[in-house]
Parts: sequence; structure tokens; C-alpha cells
Amino acid sequence: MCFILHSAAVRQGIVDTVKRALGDPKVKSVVICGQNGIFCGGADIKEFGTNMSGPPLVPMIHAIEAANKPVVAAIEGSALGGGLELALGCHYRIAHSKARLGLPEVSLGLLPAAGGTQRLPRLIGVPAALDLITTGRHVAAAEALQLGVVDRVAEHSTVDAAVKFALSVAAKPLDARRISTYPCPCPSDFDALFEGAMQKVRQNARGAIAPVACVQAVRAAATRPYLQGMEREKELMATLFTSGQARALQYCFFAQRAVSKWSMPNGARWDTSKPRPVHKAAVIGLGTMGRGIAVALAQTGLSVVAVETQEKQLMEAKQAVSGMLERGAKRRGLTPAALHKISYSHDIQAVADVDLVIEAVFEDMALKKKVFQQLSAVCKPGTFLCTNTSALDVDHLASQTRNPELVVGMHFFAPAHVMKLLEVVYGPQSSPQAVATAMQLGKKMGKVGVAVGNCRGFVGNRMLKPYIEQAFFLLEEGATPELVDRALEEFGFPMGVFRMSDLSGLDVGWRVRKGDGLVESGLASGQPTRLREGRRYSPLGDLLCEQGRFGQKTGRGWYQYDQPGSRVARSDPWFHSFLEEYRARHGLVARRIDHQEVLERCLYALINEGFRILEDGIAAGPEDIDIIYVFGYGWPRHRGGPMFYAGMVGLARVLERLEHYHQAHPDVPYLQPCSLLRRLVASGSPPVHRWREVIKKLHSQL
Ligand SMILES: CC(C)(COP(=O)(O)OP(=O)(O)OC[C@H]1O[C@@H](n2cnc3c(N)ncnc32)[C@H](O)[C@@H]1OP(=O)(O)O)[C@@H](O)C(=O)NCCC(=O)NCCSC(=O)/C=C/CCCCCCCCCCCCC(=O)O
Repeated sequence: MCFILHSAAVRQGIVDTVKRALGDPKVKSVVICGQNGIFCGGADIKEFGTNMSGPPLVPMIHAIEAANKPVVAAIEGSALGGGLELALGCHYRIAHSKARLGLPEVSLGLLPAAGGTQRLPRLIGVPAALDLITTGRHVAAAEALQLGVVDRVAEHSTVDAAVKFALSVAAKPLDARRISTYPCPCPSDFDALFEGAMQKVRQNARGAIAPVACVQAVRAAATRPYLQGMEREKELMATLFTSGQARALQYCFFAQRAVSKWSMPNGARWDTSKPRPVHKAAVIGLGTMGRGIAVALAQTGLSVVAVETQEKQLMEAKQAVSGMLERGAKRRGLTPAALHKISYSHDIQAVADVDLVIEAVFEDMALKKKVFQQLSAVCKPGTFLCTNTSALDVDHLASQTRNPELVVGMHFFAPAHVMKLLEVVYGPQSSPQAVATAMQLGKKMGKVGVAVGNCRGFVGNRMLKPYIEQAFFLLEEGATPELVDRALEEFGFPMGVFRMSDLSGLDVGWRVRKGDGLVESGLASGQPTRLREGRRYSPLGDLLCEQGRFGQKTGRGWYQYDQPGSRVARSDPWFHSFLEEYRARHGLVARRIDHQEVLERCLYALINEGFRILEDGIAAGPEDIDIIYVFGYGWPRHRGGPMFYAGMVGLARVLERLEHYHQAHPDVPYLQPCSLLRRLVASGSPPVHRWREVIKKLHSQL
């Protein structure tokens, strides 16, 4: 018999068919398999928010385990979540060598509540079960066999192997095959093990509650009889099931898939735009970003030409790239085949025959323009020209080439071979095929690509500006870097804004502000003004840069470090007295600022800009913004991304607080609520998946 398990109808099908098989004397044993080469991806997540109908999973799995005929799971493709829990209820499990198994519920804000937290530790022991359940990681069949999750691995037809096996065990007793009857192997260092596990998940979870509940449920398996453990599993699941975190995480699951279905304001879409194959690619400029991009490209199996015009930099890059590839291969237990995929040159002519180029030279418009002019002359017709820029005008670069339709931005995040986010930036002239090709290449590189329109800073960095600006203003008004960072880290960011600024370098923003004509010269000696063109401006960052305080790399920034390059930020008395003097000089009286104000000022200013981005059509929907923030900017996934979070807080509340702060700071335009937010509130604050309708209406009226 073949089944898939996903929805109410599928569960009903399994219950009915198993019942029939068990009642039929001609049937000696049962094999459960999936359809189309997939055993089961688990429960239908969309069902969770609805009135769940059909037979529940737990009694269904109990009935299978209690069967008096052997039931064998034939696992092909994936056995995930409820799918693996179903397999654990079977008496035997045979997996195809390419199958992947796991209990990913924790990543959806849940725990494996169909007996997974009770059966898995009984089967493979507490430490291994804790690892799989609290991380949600998928394991390959070989590892599953080694752990004892499956009994056999098949190289060819799993179903045939399972049927043959099922017949061979047809008459064998089943008592020793029912996992729920096993004692849970109890390690001698029980307390230390669970304390350690709890400490680890709390540290990594950044406020997420599901990993903590997973540890508690496994602890119940180790300390209580099976049925009592099941009660505890259910109780913990009930708390998680209706939590905002579960909603946020499940939203992220679908949002991540939604962003691959991109569209452009001109109507071009993912399903009508065919990407062109890329066999050979080039990277121009082998600084930090270029090296990471070359590694990520080579790891996809593409031939890569890496160009760096400065000989010394080229030699250093060659060594660094080889090291990165070797370490990457070692981590994955592979030989570094990608090493031979890269050829190096100091001559741009070497890219003449490639299908796609990613320019990653220094962030300087004049330099990038020159490179694009050269590329346009050198490359074969039809080569896609991509720029890795974090903010510069992609259209302007496109205008330097003979074929602007072949130009898109590919904004990678550092380190480029590690970070998952890729902003694919299209201009008015970019062809749908160029966007489709960059999106497909990103996917091959293991990135989550989000297609966005061209504007200063695109989506991610554009929204960062009001966020950082508010943090500076809060310092002027009475906060400290420590207070602001603590509030943001407790919210769930891995790093607060000031620790992040120290890490990435204060000079980066300084250079941009100088380019924008915002930095007054000789700041430290005089009394810099706090207004620029009628807008409030804080010169605090500029003043630190004037003192050579660029952050971690100089050992001083918003914090102090033991030595340049050191990573442990310590409070800096110098900075605190500097801040006091600064306030005194400007007649600013420090007031008490609490965490709530920090979060509202920083996050609502950022969210407000997100609404402007939607209004301007730079991002197609709130999911695009949320995925950019979750994958590229450390926004805690269990809070769903900034736009989802705004919906959770309540759009009316966000609007009211922005109005309040804008009234208090009328010279800060970023705090002025944008019209899309007002419109959404006026139309009854629809849930986030309905915002696109309101945005469409707004655009049609413009
Ligand atoms: C590996 C995959 C399965 C496949 O990957 P891939 O081939 O790359 O394809 P994708 O692009 O990812 O997906 C294709 C489309 O399928 C959609 N999809 C995938 N999986 C699901 C799913 N599980 N549900 C719904 N939809 C799914 C996906 O969105 C794509 O759609 P589209 O084409 O974009 O439209 C990969 O997809 C994958 O990893 N999937 C997720 C696997 C997973 O996480 N599984 C676990 C699910 S949770 C689970 O199984 C839980 C089981 C136990 C339930 C116990 C219930 C007890 C309830 C108790 C409640 C008590 C509450 C009391 C409350 C009260 O008191 O009131």
C-alpha cells in the first residue's frame, strides 16, 4: 500500500486502510510508503491556523504501533515532523540512501507532539534525541542508520526492499518493536546533561520558547512513564501551538518560499521569465566580498574566473580563497574539488567568454563606472553584468554599458560565502531574464534571493538608516550604548546597534555621510550643529571617527576593546564622560530612557521606512522585507520580521506611537507616519497577507 500523509484526508486514508489491512486475514504485514518518492513532509502547516479536522495523529500512530501485524515504513525522499513520528510508530524503518529525516517542528515554534519527544529518546538515547529535536536539523539516511533511527538503508527501490523485508518478518513477535514500551536510556550524568542542554538552547534561542519546551519534553521522556510523558508533551505543545512565536515562525516558512515567486512593477514574474544557464562566471575585485563570492560560486560547481588587477592583492586572495575552500570541504567531509574550478587573472580580458560577471570592487561610483565600461567592451554579447553594491545606483551603472537590460545588482552580505541573504536589485531597464538568472544563480549558491527595486540602500540598508539615527538621538537624550544594545539584544538581535557598528566599522557610515555632505569639518574643535537642512542630525559618530575610533579594528569605538581586532566589547568610561560633555555643550539634559522607548523609537522608525518602501514599490510585499531582515540583519525569526511584527503589535498602536514621537521630534521626518500605514489602519488593519491588496489599490490611485 502507498500513502502520503499531509492533510486530514490523508490521515483518514491511512486510518481506514491500516484498519482494513489489519482486519484482512490475507494480509500478513503492512508497508507504509509515500507517493512520488517522498515519504512525508509532515503535517500540513496551513492546517494549524484552522479548525483541524480529520483523525488526529497521536491515536493514529498508537493504533499502528499496537498492530498485531508488522508495519514497515519505506522512507524515500523526506520523513519530516509528523512523517518521522509516523515512521517511529511503525515496527521497522527502511530508508533510501538519499532520504532525509528530521523533526523540524522547533523551527515552526512547536515541538514534535505526535510522540516524537517520547519515542525518539527511547530509541536513540537522550543526547542524540536532544540534538535532533532542539535543532530541528535533518539527517541523511547514513547518519540515521548510525544513530539507530532507521533499521536499514536501501540503495535501490526502498518499497521493494521494504516489501521483501515485511514478508520476512511477517510471523515474528512484535513486542520488542514497539518503541513506546522501551525504557528511556538514562545517562548517569542526567542532571548535568539537561542543565547543559537548557543552557545551550537558552543561549542560542535569543528568546525563542520552542527549544526550551523541547528540552522539557525530552526530560519528561527520561523521567516519566510513556503515557505521562505524552501528557507532558501535549501540555507543552498546547502552550506553543497558539503562541505568537509559532505564528511568526510559520509565517517565515511560507514567506521564505513566497519571495522566490518574485514580480516586478512592470508585470514581469518568476513563472513567465526563463533564466539563462550560467556555466562560467567571473568575479572582479578580490577584497573581502569578492573572495567570499568567488568561494560561493566555485562551491556550486561553476567555473570561475577571479580578477584582481593589483598583483599583491591577487596573490593574497588566491591563498585566502584556497584556505576558505579547503576549510569548507573539510567541514562537509569532502575533497576541495572547487579549488580547481577557479582561475585567477590580473587582466580583465580574462572574462571575455563568461556568462555572468559579478563586480565586487571598492564601493566607489567612479571606480565601478570604469569597470562597467570595460566589462561592456570586453564581454561576449549577452553576458549578464552584476554589481555587488550595498547602496549605489544600479541604473547609473547600467547606463555605462551597451546593454543596460543585462545589468542587475547582486547585493551579498559579509561573509558572502556564509550569509544566506542576496538582494537582487533590478532597475527600470533590467530584463526579466537578467533578474531570473541572478535569482536562479543565488539559489544554486544556497542563498535566499529577494528581488527588489533600485533606490539608495535598496531595502535592507535603507531601513537601517532611521534605525541607527534613532539610536544616536537616544544617546543625546540620555541613553548609553549599553542600554540601547541591551534592549535590542533582549528583543532578540544577536547584537545591538552600537556593538554592530563597532564590528562593521564606524568609518563606513562616516564615508557615506561625508559623501552626502553631512559631515562638518573640524568638528572636534568647534561646536558642530545638530541640524542639516532643517532635519535633526547627530554628529556623534563623526566626532568618534575624528578621534580615530573606528570600532573593533582600532580597539575603540562606542565601546573599548583589549586590543585592536579584539571582539569583547567593554564599557568605556572615556566615552561616557565624552557623552556628558557633549550633552552639556549642546544644552541637552539627560533624561531616563527605558527599554520600551528604545524599542519603539528604533524599531518603529525602521518599520515606518518599510511601509514607505512598500508604498514606493521597491519591495513587492511585506514578506520580501521580512525575509531580508531575518536572513541579513539578525532580526529574530521568532518575531517574524519587522512588517509581521508591526502586525503583531497592532498597526494602530505603531501609528499612534509614531505620531507621539513625531510630535515630540517634529524635525525627524523618519518618525512621520507614512501614508500606507495610515491607509492600512483606516482599512481596519488587515492581516499581513492581505496588505498587497491595499498596496495595489494605493498604486492604482497614484
Ligand atoms: C523538504 C520539503 C518537504 C520539500 O522541500 P522542497 O522540495 O524544496 O519544496 P518546498 O519549496 O519547500 O515546498 C513545496 C511546496 O510545499 C509546501 N509545503 C512544504 N511542506 C509543507 C507543510 N508541511 N505544510 C504545508 N505546506 C508545505 C511549501 O510551502 C511549497 O508550497 P508552494 O509551492 O510555495 O505553494 C520542505 O518543504 C520542508 O522542509 N517542509 C516542511 C517540513 C516540516 O517542517 N514538517 C513539519 C511540519 S509540523 C508537523 O509535522 C507536526 C506534526 C505533529 C502535529 C501534532 C499535532 C498535535 C496538535 C496538538 C495541538 C494542541 C493545541 C491545543 C490548542 C488548544 O488548546 O486550543
